[in-house]
Amino acid sequence: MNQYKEASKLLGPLLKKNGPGLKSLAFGGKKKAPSKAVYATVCHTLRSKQVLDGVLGIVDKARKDFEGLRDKELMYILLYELLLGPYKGIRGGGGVKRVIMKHEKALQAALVQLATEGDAATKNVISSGGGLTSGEGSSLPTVKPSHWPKYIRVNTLKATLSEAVSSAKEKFGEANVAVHQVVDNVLVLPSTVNDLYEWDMIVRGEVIIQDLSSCLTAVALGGGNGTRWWDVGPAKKKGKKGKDKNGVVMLDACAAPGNKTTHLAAIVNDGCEVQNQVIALDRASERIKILEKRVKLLGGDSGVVEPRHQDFLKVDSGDAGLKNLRAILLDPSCSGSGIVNSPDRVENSDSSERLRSLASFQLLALVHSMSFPQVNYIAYSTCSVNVEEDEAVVAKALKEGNAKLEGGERWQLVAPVSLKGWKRRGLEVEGLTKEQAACLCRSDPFDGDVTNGFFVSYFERVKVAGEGKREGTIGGGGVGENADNYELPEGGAVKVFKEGMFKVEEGGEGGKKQKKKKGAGVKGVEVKGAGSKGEGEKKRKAPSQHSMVPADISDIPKKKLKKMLYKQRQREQKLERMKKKKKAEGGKRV
Ligand SMILES: C[S@@+](CC[C@H](N)C(=O)[O-])C[C@H]1O[C@@H](n2cnc3c(N)ncnc32)[C@H](O)[C@@H]1O
Repeated sequence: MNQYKEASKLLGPLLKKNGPGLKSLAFGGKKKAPSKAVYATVCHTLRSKQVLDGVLGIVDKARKDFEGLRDKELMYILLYELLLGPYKGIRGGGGVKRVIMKHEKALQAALVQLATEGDAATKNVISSGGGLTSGEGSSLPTVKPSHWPKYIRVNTLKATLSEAVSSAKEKFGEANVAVHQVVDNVLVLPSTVNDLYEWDMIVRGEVIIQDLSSCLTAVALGGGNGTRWWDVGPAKKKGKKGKDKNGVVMLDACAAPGNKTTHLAAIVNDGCEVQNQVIALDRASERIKILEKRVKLLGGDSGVVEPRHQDFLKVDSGDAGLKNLRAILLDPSCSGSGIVNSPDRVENSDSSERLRSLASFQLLALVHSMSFPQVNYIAYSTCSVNVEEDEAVVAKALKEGNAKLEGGERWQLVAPVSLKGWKRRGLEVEGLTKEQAACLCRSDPFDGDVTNGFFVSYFERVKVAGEGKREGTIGGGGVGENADNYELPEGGAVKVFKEGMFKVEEGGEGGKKQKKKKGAGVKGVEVKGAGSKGEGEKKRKAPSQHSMVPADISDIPKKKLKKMLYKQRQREQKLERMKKKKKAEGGKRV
């Protein structure tokens, strides 16, 4: 059987509603599995089907001719090959090819029309030749998942990184233990390590097997602007000036089974004197039960995590019980098209109706997150590689969410400081600038990453400055929508969110250039010995020596703090003027 025929046979049942999945169809039976090329052709044709239907919608004559064809599946395969495939042509001959080629010019013109007038998703499918992400060459992971390293997240609610490293070295051998260089508190073990579930640290919930990609969301939210803004300092004595003795509250809006909830809880309680709380919502009762169990094991049961069986969309943004809410982690239901071992991945990623309904829920939930007036930080993520669920949702949410905000404030995308070493960034789609796309993080197993496909975005609420003023910051140097500006400023800088809500951005380590990584067989991974730099618990960063504002501002009266901020701005402007003058003088001398 020729390749096209074989591909069309596979495609047939997949186009039927409630038909089997591609993986089970291709690899589940006793018959020989299809070649990689046939599998890839079917995947790309499936992904392109909406575009191909769009083309047929424009070329009436072709559509009418094609209606008479018996082998519709072959028609789609050949249409894909002609318009989007790697050769942009149909190899071989046959009746179906002859009918298609009669309309070649009109079909190509229709594709050009869609590529210029279509929506972002259509354009992306066309520009990537039926792929989902830039640079994607195949629908199969570049590296077999069974060869991926094993990722172990250290649960810092119960153990430290150095404890985990020592224990892992003892159990799996010194040479087998690496610490991830970009994502904090993640150990990397070779794929060949097997008896993980017998490791006592796993049994006790001190470390967790968690895919690297799934660790990105909590890291983005907890360390997005590099300031430990959630570390509010020592508890206030009861009654003192009405200050709350509790820490801040975060909401994991779609939380079950709770991997990101417990991760976030661990990050935002690391080295804090007061307890920060994560409220974990999920509307599925069975899944919330699993989350409760997980929270119990991972040490988040002493009030650090509060599970709630609730629909996030029904949570009132004005709820008085949420007055300490500052951040939302939103990881809603998605197609899961990035999860390589999900049998539903490919065929579901193509079901345009399902994608549309998922994307509209995701948008609704993200815009709802943006409507909480007391929330300043949001992380939105999916384990999907589809633009419709990722960049397109972000672009629309920025538009809709900001349109609902009162003047003087807006949501903006920020490149998370905590992920500044993460190389793969977002895609530039309609509604997002190149700089905004570079604030987004992606992972792509179809293009070499050895983790599941994932997408994460991080937003901050900022004040819109008046004419002639810098936006969002006092003292300058925020990490805003600037791809090349992942680093914090050298001096201190203070960002104002709302009246009376301040955060101090500190320079120090955050302002330094990233160190070059030494490879250890895995991208971005370096083997480190126990007790080496970076393994200890994180300490609160000392305020920058240039900063006139102390790190702990909780005791400073509002008026005084405003004065300090003003003085600091003056001082920094003066320093900047002096720097410019010096540079200009230096230039003249040369
Ligand atoms: C992708 S899963 C979340 C995975 C989780 N963040 C983790 O890392 O373990 C999405 C979850 O959203 C929940 N969900 C969907 N719609 C919801 C809604 N309107 N309110 C609350 N939870 C919702 C689903 O029940 C599902 O458990």
